[in-house]
Amino acid sequence: MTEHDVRCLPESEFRASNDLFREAVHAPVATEEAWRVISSRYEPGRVWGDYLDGELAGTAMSLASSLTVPGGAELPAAAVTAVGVRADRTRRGVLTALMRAQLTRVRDRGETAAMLHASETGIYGRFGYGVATTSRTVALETARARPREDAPGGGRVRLLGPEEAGKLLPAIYRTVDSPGAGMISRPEGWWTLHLNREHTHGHRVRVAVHSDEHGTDDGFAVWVPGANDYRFGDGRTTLRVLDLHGADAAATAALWWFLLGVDLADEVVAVERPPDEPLEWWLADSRQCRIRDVYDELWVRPVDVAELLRRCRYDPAEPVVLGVRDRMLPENTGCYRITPDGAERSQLPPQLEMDVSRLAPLLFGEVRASTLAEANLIEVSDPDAVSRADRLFATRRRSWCGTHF
Ligand SMILES: CC(=O)SCCNC(=O)CCNC(=O)[C@H](O)C(C)(C)COP(=O)(O)OP(=O)(O)OC[C@H]1O[C@@H](n2cnc3c(N)ncnc32)[C@H](O)[C@@H]1OP(=O)(O)O
Repeated sequence: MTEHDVRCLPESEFRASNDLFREAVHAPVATEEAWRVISSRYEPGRVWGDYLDGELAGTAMSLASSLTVPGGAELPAAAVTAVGVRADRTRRGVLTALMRAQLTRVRDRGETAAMLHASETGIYGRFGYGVATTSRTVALETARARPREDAPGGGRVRLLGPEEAGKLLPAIYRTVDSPGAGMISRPEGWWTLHLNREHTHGHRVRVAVHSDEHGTDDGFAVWVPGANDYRFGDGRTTLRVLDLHGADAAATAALWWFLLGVDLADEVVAVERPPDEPLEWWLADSRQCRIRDVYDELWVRPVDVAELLRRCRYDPAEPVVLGVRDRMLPENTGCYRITPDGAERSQLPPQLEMDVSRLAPLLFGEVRASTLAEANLIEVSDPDAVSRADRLFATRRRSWCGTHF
């Protein structure tokens, strides 16, 4: 039997943890210069390692963040990242041991949920994570994509240097109006890495800020230009948009029109866009918004189920009693009565029963209870409860995260 020795790593081991992770994802080991930037994300007490025979075999870490849930409450949440196991130590339970230690610590710290972006969809369901948000990649040809005459826009767009961007963007992000379900707070170390990619990815980001007619900054776009040598390549230049946020439709649309108007760019491709962003509806020819990909974005693991259910808001419908099973954090196992006014633990028998990994997809509106029932992913004792749950968990807007970590 494999002997696991899971430890919370001291700062002196952070670099080794990062090296191991980068090797596991086939990325080059960070240079000294890159490590100075990357290390800003590493927080004491949040980096884990599992040792087999005295050697570091796997690692996982998290950033202190928060998650907006349906109804608008922002709950403390751990943003799990940099998970990797040495290729010669996989399938021996290293990840399982790390996940158990990490989730237990997340719960003890009082964080309501853990969340991550998964490298593969087959990994994290067994640990209670489920897909909470979906994203899409869109591509627009600058020569053909034009706004409708009455499309939103206006205001002013200006370019920022990296230093100014580092000062302004975090504040603008925080003031983006009514953050929707699935959005997260961005730790300082996240911003450092995001805006200093020349040290880690070899290209410097470009940043534009939008301000409204009163001069208030209310949106920004971050992109990297990908130029193709016109003598050898196909001569096309693509602007790769990593991050675009606006307080309202006018700010978001104005940033799009700015990007489409940048000289010598043939295409604008943006990743991790909201699934219901009305971009195609803003264009004169909707087909010019090409959807390249649609993918699972944020995976959420309820850590304190009672608190998570209590802080969400629900649509009008008759109550439903949900039974939740949680093998890794058994204190979550039990029944919860959900009503439009809130949710609480209940001694009533469950009308619908599910593994904890189904809870986030349901709560964030990623899937309907009736779809889960048809897929045999929830057990139904009261068939009427399925349509009641469909109504209770209906979300008006699609959930979206928009922050890769
Ligand atoms: C949030 C992020 O950072 S995402 C990045 C994740 N990292 C990577 O993808 C890097 C490359 N992969 C790895 O480092 C490892 O293979 C990991 C982390 C995915 C898995 O680590 P392991 O130590 O092998 O996992 P462990 O042995 O605990 O496996 C637990 C279970 O998950 C299963 N499993 C592990 N990896 C995968 C996978 N990629 N796909 C499907 N199932 C998997 C195992 O078969 C095992 O199943 P069982 O309980 O039925 O026997």
